[in-house]
Amino acid sequence: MSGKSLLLKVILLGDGGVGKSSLMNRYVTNKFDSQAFHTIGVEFLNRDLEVDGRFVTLQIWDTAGQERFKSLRTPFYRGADCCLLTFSVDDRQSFENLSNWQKEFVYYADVKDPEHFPFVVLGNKIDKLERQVSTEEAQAWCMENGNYPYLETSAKDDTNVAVAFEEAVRQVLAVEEQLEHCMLGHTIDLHSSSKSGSSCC
Ligand SMILES: Nc1nc2c(ncn2[C@@H]2O[C@H](COP(=O)(O)OP(=O)(O)OP(=O)(O)O)[C@@H](O)[C@H]2O)c(=O)[nH]1
Ligand SMILES: [Mg+2]
Repeated sequence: MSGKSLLLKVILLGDGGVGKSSLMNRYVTNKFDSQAFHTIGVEFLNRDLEVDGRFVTLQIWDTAGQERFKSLRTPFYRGADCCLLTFSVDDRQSFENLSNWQKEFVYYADVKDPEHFPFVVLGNKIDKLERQVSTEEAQAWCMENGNYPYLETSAKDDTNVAVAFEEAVRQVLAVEEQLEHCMLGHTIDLHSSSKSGSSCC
């Protein structure tokens, strides 16, 4: 793969059992284990990909969702470029816990500008028939809490898994682009004679 690769750290957060490890393993090894064990601390796997012409090495950090492992996972939040807030569509409590996960991440990752931090929300296990959270309800939560992208996935039948990780990269690149744009401090409107000197953010 030619061209310098950008290393991005993406972290998966969410209740125990929603499918974080399964999503990571499906994406990196294309395997699914119906008897997956609970994660105890954190694990990470790398995968190279190309998104919109940019070469990226994605370092995916998978965390233990169970409350008893909180002290083991929180030290690893710092330095994440994107956070995948994950719930399971057949587990209403995991959906209702999304804002706790977001707060936990912002606190322990010491996010300076939470308004502009790239979060992506994943509703996993959409292969299961008994849903407890509708697509509309999840989309509404994402809209109200930061206009976050929302994707519905299944690690079991490999629905939208690659798309979800690609979206995480796109969100980081979009924030980076916006920052670069703002660093310029000036927006030059090529279509009008006057030059607007205001910064854009
Ligand atoms: N039907 C279905 N089952 C899934 C899916 N993703 C994960 N599972 C199952 O759900 C259970 C929990 O999956 P994990 O990937 O271990 O969940 P986790 O979020 O990593 O859980 P913790 O490590 O405890 O935080 C396992 O039995 C998986 O096989 C999915 O998309 N569909
Ligand atoms: Mg796990």
